[in-house]
Amino acid sequence: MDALQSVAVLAAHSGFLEDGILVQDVRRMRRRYLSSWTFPWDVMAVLPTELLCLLPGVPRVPGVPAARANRCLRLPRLFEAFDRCETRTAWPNVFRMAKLMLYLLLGIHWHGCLYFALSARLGLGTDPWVCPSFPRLLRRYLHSFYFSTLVLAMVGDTPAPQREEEFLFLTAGFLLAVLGFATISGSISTVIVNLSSAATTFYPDTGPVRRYLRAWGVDGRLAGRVARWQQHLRAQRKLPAEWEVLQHLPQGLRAEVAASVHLAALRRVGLFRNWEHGVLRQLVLRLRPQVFGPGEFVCRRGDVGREMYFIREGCLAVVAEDGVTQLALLGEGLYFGEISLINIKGNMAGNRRTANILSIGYSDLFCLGKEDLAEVLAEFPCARAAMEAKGRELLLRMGQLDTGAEAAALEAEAEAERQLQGLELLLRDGDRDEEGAGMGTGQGHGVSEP
Ligand SMILES: Nc1ncnc2c1ncn2[C@@H]1O[C@@H]2COP(=O)(O)O[C@H]2[C@H]1O
Repeated sequence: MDALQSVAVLAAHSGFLEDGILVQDVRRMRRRYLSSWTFPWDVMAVLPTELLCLLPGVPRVPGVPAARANRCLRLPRLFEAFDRCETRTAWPNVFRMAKLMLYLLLGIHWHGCLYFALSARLGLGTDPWVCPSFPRLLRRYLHSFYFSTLVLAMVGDTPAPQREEEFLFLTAGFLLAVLGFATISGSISTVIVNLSSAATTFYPDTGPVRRYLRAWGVDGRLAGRVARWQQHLRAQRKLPAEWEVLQHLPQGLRAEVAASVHLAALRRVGLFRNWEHGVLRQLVLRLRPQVFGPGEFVCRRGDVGREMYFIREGCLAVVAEDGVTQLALLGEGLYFGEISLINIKGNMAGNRRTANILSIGYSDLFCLGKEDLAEVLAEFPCARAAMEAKGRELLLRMGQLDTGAEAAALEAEAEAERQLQGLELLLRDGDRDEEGAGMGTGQGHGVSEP
């Protein structure tokens, strides 16, 4: 172990940042490390000082642990390594618990060593309290470790102390145990709180909703539906608040993460199939995941449309006014709710929903707001045209398209376009005349000026 440590000191060390760039070139890392203050510190930590015990006149075995005290100079590096592991590991709470156990064992070990040292000083086996004089070293160590475990776990089932040193040692041990016990129970409760807060970050806390429903006397069937919906989110690992979890990441990184998670699902939506990767990355951050339960209406006919939906998973039905008759089924990769948002010419419903949409089972949807949709479509006229064509066809089928109004709107649009072109021509002619007149005046200046 010591040899390994020495090699680690002489070998290259961790990379460093230069102008924000991580340098991992071994030669530069080594040069930087050798000129840093940590190098002499590390060298002191690995010096084989225990060899001093081989000198004549120096106590052998009892002196060795003290002579190795310089190894403690590596403690800051150990804590640094712990910190790095804790931020990197996928199981931070398991890591924290393991670290706690390590501290616990180390504390008992050191206390046991002190007990043994005191026993050796007072005389092994000279009274029932001190360590007996077992012939084997391992047995002596195990006895010391057991004794310290009893003291530090506050079991207190140890032989009564006989001498002043023993009273003092035991009292100090009990005081240490009280302190350690408080620290350990504090750390364990932090780990438990972290576990439950991690769960509530991802999923809504069911407690307040349940209490709210009970307080307002909401009927059992409805409360059951809410409970089943919450259960579904957890069981299927659906994260309704995922953007809140990622909100502290910089915009670009957040887009990368969101894209890597959802891009495959977005590509299954027919409309997006041929869109560029970069555009989908921008779009994915505007989408809000939503989960609807069985028998829930996503939108109702006549409501004002504020968002549209892309089906990521699940099956929905377009249902008639009776709420039962299914007019059409919508499945994975399809979208709906766009007609009331995109101003189709001749749409008699205006900005109101043209149909009831019912979730048959659990439906996992991406929801896109009206403004976000407008921005995306402004960049992609082809997508707009495809959406308008599909919407027009549906309106026509539903008898909600006023073809007269559509023709009039198209005519008005064409007329406006013609007028715009005329104006542009006039402006261009005017500019050309001005340029010609300017050149003429310039020449005149050149000739007539004395
Ligand atoms: N017959 C149908 N088949 C498929 N989708 C429909 C049908 N009728 C209406 N829709 C969709 O249901 C949506 C209801 O809200 P919108 O009117 O905004 O947009 C509508 C369409 O996207």
